[in-house]
Amino acid sequence: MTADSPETSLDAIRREIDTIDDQILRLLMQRSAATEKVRVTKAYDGSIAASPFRPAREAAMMQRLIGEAGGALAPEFLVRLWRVILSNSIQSQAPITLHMDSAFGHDLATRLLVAQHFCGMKVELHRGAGRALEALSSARGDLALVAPSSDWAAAFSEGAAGDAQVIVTLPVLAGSGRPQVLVFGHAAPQASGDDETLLLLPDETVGLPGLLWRAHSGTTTLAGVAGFLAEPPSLQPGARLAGRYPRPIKVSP
Ligand SMILES: C=C(O[C@@H]1C=C(C(=O)O)C=C[C@H]1O)C(=O)O
Repeated sequence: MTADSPETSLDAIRREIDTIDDQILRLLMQRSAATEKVRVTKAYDGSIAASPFRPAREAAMMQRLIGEAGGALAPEFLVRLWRVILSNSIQSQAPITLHMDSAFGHDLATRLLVAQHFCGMKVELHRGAGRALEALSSARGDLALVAPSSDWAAAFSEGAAGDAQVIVTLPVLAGSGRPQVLVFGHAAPQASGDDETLLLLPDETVGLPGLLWRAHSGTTTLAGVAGFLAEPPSLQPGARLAGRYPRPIKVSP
């Protein structure tokens, strides 16, 4: 075999890949040490009790990384990869259980979407979306996941979620135009730079400014509107604010 036969060059390329993998591994170890410092800071300022999860920071990071990749790596690939990293980082700061309505939790497409986003987090199933929301009162760092069109809104309006609100929606890459999963938690909402506000309206309001999508939960109208809205008075009369969260990331084709 000569020095530059295909097999030798394959060996050389594989050595290059091993070197790159070693670098990725070292960087992951460094990243993990940095997130431990974040945990200590959040424990010191007390915010870890509400949640280690910061959806706005994550959305801004993903926007930046997708932009940096400039199309050389598919956004779907980057999101999948970083979801493993971010989920591990969150769980290492404080363990989180996901609470879901059992009908929703048994839907295969939903479970795949949830597993891709919250990789490895424990799931607890409940009888009804209202019970899933109620679970957050005794475990403030946990998350409750509901289907937008399930019967959660009446329970939410009666206080089932306490002071928890929607802090992120799935999927995080823009697709169908309306969320498939609403994620409730106690992390303080922060603007990511491109955000959405979820309003609960007592009736069909025509001409809602910034309307992005509309759905129904029982007799309540849900409206996703553009922007990180303040609490009333800027809201429609009779409207309730149910959360503020990053808008799904738009990817140019
Ligand atoms: C590290 C942090 O905590 C979590 C993990 C993140 C990460 O690993 O980059 C980002 C946001 C948070 O969901 C943070 O708040 O910066």
